[in-house]
Amino acid sequence: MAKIQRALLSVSDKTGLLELAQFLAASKVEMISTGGTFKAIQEAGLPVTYISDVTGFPEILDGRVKTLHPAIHGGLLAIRDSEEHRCQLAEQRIRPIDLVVVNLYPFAATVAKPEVTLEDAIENIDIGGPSMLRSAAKNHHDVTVVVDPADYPVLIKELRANQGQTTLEFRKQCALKVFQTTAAYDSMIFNYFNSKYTPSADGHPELLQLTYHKQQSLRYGENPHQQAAFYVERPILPGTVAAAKQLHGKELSFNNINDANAAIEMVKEFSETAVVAIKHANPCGVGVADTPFSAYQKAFDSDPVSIFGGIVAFNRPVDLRSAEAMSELFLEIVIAPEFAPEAFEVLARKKNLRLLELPELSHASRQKGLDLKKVAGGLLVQDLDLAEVQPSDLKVVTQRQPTENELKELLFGWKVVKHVKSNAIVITKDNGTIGIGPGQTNRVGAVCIAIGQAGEKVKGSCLASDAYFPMPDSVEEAAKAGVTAIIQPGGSIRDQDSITMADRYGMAMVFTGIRHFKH
Ligand SMILES: NC(=O)c1ncn([C@@H]2O[C@H](COP(=O)(O)O)[C@@H](O)[C@H]2O)c1NC=O
Repeated sequence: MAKIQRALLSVSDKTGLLELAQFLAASKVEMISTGGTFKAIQEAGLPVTYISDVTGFPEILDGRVKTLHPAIHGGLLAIRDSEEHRCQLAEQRIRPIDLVVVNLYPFAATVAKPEVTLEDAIENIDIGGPSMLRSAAKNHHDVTVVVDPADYPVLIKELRANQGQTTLEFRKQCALKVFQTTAAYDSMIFNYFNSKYTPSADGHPELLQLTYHKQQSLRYGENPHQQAAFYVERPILPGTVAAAKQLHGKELSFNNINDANAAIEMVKEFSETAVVAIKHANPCGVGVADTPFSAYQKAFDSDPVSIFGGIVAFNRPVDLRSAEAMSELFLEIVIAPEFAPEAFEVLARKKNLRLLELPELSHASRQKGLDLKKVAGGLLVQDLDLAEVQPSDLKVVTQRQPTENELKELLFGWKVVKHVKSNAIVITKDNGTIGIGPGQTNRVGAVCIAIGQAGEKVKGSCLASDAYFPMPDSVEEAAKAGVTAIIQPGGSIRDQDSITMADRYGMAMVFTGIRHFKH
C-alpha cells in the first residue's frame, strides 16, 4: 500500500480526535470531515476540507444524508490495482480515500435511557457511518479503517513505524473490528425493534441475535483438552458472576466461573443472612442464621467432606471468624459483597484462594432475564426461574398441619431445592441443610442419598422435593428415617398414595403448585 494521503474523519465520540487530527496534519495527510467533526478540527486550527466541498452536495435532512455519495464511496471502494477502477475514478473526478476514521451514533446509550422515545431511537440509527465503515473494510486491501477511539494511538504507532503506510496485517485487523462493530450495532437495533414490534405471541423473536463480548481467554474448558473463553453481556449485568471483582488469588477457571455463578444465583435467593457452599454447581451446604459465621457453620456442617475444594458465597460481609474457619479448609473461591479488612488479610494468606467481591448480592438484585441452554444444533430459551412461593400459596394436603417451625423450615428447603439439579431432594433442620440428594435418575434414590448424608440428624427434619412424587416410596423412606414434614409441588396422578402414606406416619405435607426442575 502507498502512503496514506487522504483521510475521512466523521465521529460522534470526539475523544482523541484532535490528537489524531494533529498527527495527520503534521504527516501532511489531507483531511475531509462532516459537520461537527469538521468544526472541531477547524477550530483547533488544523487544515480540513468540508464534506460538501468533496461531494458538491450539501448535508441534508438534518444530517441523515451527508457522506452517502459516490464521491465518497467511489473513493473508498475503488481497487487501486485495477486500471479500470482507476480510469473510472478519473472520469468521475473522484479521488481515492485511504483512511476512514468513523464511530457511530450512540444507539445503545440512547435506548438505555429510561425516557427514550421511538423517534430518538430512530434518529440514532447511523446510516452513513456503517456504510463508510463497510466500504472501507470491504476494501481493506487498500484502505485503512479505524472505528474505536482507543485505537488511535495504535494507528499513529503503525503509521510512524511504516513511514506513513499501514501493513496489510494491520488493515485486516481493522476490517475485522469494523465487521464486529457493525454486526453488534445491527443486532442491537434489531433487538430493540424486536422488543417494540415483534408480532410473536410468545415474546420470542423469529431470529435470536445474541452479542457477547470476550472477557477473558481461559486456560482450558471443563477439561484440560477443551479450549475455552468467557464472554459477557455489555453493559455488564450487576450482581452476576460477570460483574464480580477478583480481589485475590489464581485466575478463575471455566469450572470456577460456572460454580461461582451457581453460588451467586443461589445466595441471592435469601434476604436473611445466608451462606451457600457449592460443589460442581450443586449446593452441598446452605445455612441461614443471624450472623455470617453461624450461617457458614450450618453450610459447613451440612457436608464437611464435599465442601473441600468448593465455592462459598455470603450475602453479607465476611467477618474474621468466618475467614478463620474457612482458612482451615481448601476452598477454590469465596464470594461476598465485602470482606472485612481483617478477614481479607486472613484469607489472602492463601495464595491460590480466589476472593470475589460482588456488592449486589441481595434478594432485591435478582433480575428477570433469559435462561439459555445449548443443545447440539440449537438453543433452548426460557425465562429465568424466579418463581417464589409465599406461605399463603401452600396447600396443606395431610391431616396434620405443619407447625410454625416446620413451615419456616419447609420454605427454606424449597428455596434450596430450586438450585439443586433434578431429581433433587433437600433435607433441612434449623435453617441449615443436613442432606442433599442431587441429580438422580429416580426420586427415591435422591431421598436415600439425602437421608444417608443427614445421618442421625434426620430425626425431626423437613424435606423438600423439586418435583412431585410419582410413587409413595419416597414419602415412606423419609417418614421411616424420621422426617416430619414435606414440601413438594404435587400434581402426580398418584398424589393420593403419597398423602395416605404421609398420614399413616403422622407427617405434614404441603403442595406448592410450582415445580423447580433444573437439568
Ligand atoms: N448520513 C450520513 O451520510 C452520515 N455520514 C456520517 N454519519 C455519522 O455522523 C457522525 C458524525 O457527525 P458530525 O461530524 O456531524 O458530528 C458519525 O457518527 C458518522 O457515523 C452520518 N450520519 C448518519 O447516518
